[in-house]
Amino acid sequence: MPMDTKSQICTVDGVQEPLPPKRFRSMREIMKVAEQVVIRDDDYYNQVMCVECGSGDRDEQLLLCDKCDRGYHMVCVKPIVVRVPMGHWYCPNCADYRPRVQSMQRKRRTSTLVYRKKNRRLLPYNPSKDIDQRLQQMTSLASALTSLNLAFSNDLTYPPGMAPESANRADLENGKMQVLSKRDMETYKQCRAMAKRGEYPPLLVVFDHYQGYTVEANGAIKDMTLIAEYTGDVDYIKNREKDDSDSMMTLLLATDQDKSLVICPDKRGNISRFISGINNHKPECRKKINVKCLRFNVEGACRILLVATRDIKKGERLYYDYNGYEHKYPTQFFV
Ligand SMILES: C[S@@+](CC[C@H](N)C(=O)[O-])C[C@H]1O[C@@H](n2cnc3c(N)ncnc32)[C@H](O)[C@@H]1O
Repeated sequence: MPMDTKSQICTVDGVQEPLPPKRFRSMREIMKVAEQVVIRDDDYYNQVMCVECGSGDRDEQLLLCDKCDRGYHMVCVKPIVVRVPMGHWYCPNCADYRPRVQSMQRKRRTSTLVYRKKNRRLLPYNPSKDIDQRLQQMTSLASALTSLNLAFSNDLTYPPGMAPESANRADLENGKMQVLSKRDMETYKQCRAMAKRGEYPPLLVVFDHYQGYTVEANGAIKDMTLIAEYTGDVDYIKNREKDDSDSMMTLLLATDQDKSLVICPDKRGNISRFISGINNHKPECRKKINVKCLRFNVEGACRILLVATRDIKKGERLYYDYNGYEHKYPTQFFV
């Protein structure tokens, strides 16, 4: 939930106008309505059993209902399902449920099998091979950070006077936080090792008249690529109630609100804080999304990873939904 203080421009009936000043909700207000987004972890799909026969075997034939997410072997449903359905599939109990509009794109989706969901894994980013290109990427980030008086940090930081590192405990989350699987942990560590060697994702920070700094792919990025980690100083949400920084990101929504945490990249951070958000008030803007911002339990601590949700071409701008958790970020004037 990044928040902005900078002035922006919007286009109303073809005329460019400065945006009205934004009004921010207090952290307490946000916490009251915060939706607990629970992401199913690998374990969930490992445990799915066929409702009919009770077995979790043959997961390549175990269909997942697109409404209730329960499993059914293709041969256990009556009438049997002979082919993996194109598009949505609803189990006999949910058969009455039909979304009103199904776009052609949706119809092509065939990801209802348990094994497909289990086999999704993060890919490490692919740094640019060309040294000049890498230099250009680093320079673009350095100048954006410098212009905002920010230091570079590719990790979560715990300065004195803010939340201590011991406060970042994923088990405090109100609800379940997805545990980073062992395989994804390898990818995560590989990306961190690359960054330590100075090999960063193929991204360029560019300045846009409407959006300020924003991020573009400087090379092809594959679907499911771990693009970056959202970094910055970690603080208690309660300390930031009056902070209207545009880049704060919820890290932990604890049962005890006083223990909830945010990442504040207002003194240090990395490229993640420059990635643009979509306008949530325009459904067609969802098509722009090519990155997901996911919270994970990584060795007991919460971390936020930005992951490509589809193949991204060189030159494409990166977008994710700032309202992934709270649904209240004011994006109505976003372009
Ligand atoms: C997390 S910051 C992103 C970096 C920011 N553009 C900068 O220059 O520092 C979020 C702010 O970027 C701007 N922004 C992000 N996405 C936008 C969009 N789609 N349209 C307009 N402004 C956008 C808004 O000012 C927003 O408050």
